[in-house]
Amino acid sequence: MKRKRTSEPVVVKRDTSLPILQKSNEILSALAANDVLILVSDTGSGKTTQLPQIILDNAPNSSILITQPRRVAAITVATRVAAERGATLGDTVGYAVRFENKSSRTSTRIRYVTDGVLLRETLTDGFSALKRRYSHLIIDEVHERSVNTDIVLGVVKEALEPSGSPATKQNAPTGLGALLRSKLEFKVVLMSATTDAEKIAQFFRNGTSLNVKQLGISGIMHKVNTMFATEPVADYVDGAVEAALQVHTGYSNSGHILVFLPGQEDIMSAIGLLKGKLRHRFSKEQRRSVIILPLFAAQSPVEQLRAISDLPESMRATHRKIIFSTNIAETSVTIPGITYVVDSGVAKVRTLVPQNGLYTDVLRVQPISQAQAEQRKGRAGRTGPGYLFRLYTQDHFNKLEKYPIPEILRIDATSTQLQIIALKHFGRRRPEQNHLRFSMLNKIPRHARERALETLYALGALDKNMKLTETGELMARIPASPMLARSLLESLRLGCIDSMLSTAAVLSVEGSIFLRPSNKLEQAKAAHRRFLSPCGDHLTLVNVLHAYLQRAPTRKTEFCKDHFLNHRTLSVAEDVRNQLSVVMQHGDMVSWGLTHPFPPAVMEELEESGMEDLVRRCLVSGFFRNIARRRNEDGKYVPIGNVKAVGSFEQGVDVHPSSSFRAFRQRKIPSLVIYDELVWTTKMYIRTVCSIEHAWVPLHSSNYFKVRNFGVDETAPSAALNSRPG
Ligand SMILES: Nc1ncnc2c1ncn2[C@@H]1O[C@H](COP(=O)(O)OP(=O)(O)OP(=O)(O)O)[C@@H](O)[C@H]1O
Repeated sequence: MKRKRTSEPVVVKRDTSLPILQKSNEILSALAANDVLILVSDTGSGKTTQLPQIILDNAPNSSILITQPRRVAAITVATRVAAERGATLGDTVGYAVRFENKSSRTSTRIRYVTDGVLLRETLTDGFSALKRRYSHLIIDEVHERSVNTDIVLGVVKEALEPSGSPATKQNAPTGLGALLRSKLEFKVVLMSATTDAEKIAQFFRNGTSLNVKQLGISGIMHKVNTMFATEPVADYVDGAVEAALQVHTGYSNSGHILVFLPGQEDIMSAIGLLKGKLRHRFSKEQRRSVIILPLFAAQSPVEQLRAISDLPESMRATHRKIIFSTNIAETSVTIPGITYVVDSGVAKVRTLVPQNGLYTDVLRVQPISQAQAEQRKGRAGRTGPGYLFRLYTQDHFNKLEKYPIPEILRIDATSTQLQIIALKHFGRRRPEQNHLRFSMLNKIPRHARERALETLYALGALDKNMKLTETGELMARIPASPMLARSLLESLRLGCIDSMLSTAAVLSVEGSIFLRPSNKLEQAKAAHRRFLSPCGDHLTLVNVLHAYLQRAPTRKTEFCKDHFLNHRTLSVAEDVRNQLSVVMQHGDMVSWGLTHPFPPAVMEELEESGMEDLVRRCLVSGFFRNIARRRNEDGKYVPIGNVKAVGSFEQGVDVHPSSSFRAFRQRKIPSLVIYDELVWTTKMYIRTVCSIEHAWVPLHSSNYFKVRNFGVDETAPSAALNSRPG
């Protein structure tokens, strides 16, 4: 990479031998003759970086939008493509990820975005606006089947249909007509190295007159030698560290090592373990040449880029990076100089599971699919030959699922269902159509769909005909879960938007705000005590964020250090807060608050309430499903807001050990609480918990405790609520 002058863009040479560039003409012809192109070619062959450039070089007026499954990929790939074109990032080549937009409406021709950004822009501007703005939409890594991608595929399919009901064979344009339409219209490309192209092609062909073409391009730039474990590895963290160490000692010093592990905790323990082993075996001098770096989603962008970027030229021959990463480095990204990949064969996956009568959203470590294993392999051999060490046997690999289970089949569907209904509502393309009907590669499973509709109705987002209400329209525009969105709206009528924005921000960040180092545990606990709120965790976290926000930017790091707080998580919370604040200031939101007042008697009561009470009332309005009542006999909590659980949830749950309630010397044990999530560790806990008052529940969750018409026993939740502990 050559830098001309500091003010000028970085320029790198485009590798003209990449297989995708070799097949430019074939790709351009396929694009010209079709509406949808499904492009499958090997990892590292140039799909992500070259295809948009091929299109732009061929037709300079093109405007291309490309989705990436993760922000780190969108940023690094846009940076690379800008450098290949000698452009300033944000000018002809740009990107947009949550909280950051480095692209220009007028000059950007190649714009990389996360699939979440595309979905939000579709929701706010409508797909027809996107169609006017772009000539090409490219959905990359389509095999990942994130919910966002699946919704986008559904939107694209509906939007590409010319008008009215889906075309049949009889009314479909044929011959020249079809070709002309294809030539004039917006093009869609779906890409991956490892996808079920036939299934996607069928999806687009079914009930439409779209011209869909599958194109496979083979060509591997560099060979990757693959080695399997001869027998199963007992502990994947130990196994991964041992493999990294063996590569470091047994293979030449050139080439970095990338190790895939499922989650942040595993990564941090692997790093501790490896450092200990290196200390044991190597001198201080030798250890200096090894740079060990973590890479996971909850890091700041700067930390992530540190792991991904190349070492300075002066260090390349002498230093080796060992990167421990979750699957965020599994697709799209090129980490320069990676020669060795160690694959643990597992990933953390969010799944909604029925447990003891409750649907619980849990993060579980699960075997990856063959497609993911191939993607991990593809991270080596990008800039030279590579080696892959699989910590599982060949037989195990053969038995893995071919593709990952689509996210839509695994997770709670409340957000997805609201987005789909809102897309149909805002689109209003076909008013005669059933607004719940939406083409998707896989349907939302029935149990998840019913649960989602029931919750959305109870939140006031849908009316009895399952049509979007005014409240639902606004909720869909707030970039947060429907539960948080509803709580934010409630704060507009209760006059506590500032504190609720902070609550929403602390609930939205991944990873803990409190640091509890084992060697300074008592000191850390004492420092955290000053933020405690007697109302519980939500308000304790808000106290921390408010104290952080009051510090001058130059004092924030020191403040976090002194109080054992996670600076990274707090700075992300500040970003989230700012972004939500902009959305909530919109005139429609403010006027919703003004036009939905409480009756005068309630207003009088509210005037007496402090800020902490108001925030907890807002939480009731969004998170009523997460209400739990203390059982007198054993002090455990029974989740009563989850109607399916009533009567069947026998064991009760405890408040998570990290809760601020545990920090009070004289333990205050509230009889009714609201929690953010149910988690399974050694047993089931409710985490992030605050106390609430019985009287608030019917007032702020009126629909829910009177839910009708969903096959739900309407008396159950109210009965459970009213049977207070004696
Ligand atoms: N940041 C970078 N530094 C060095 N080389 C790079 C960089 N980004 C891309 N390349 C080169 O360009 C090649 C093509 O990368 P690209 O991401 O376009 O491939 P791809 O087909 O999309 O791969 P995948 O399917 O794995 O996402 C890489 O194999 C590598 O040789």
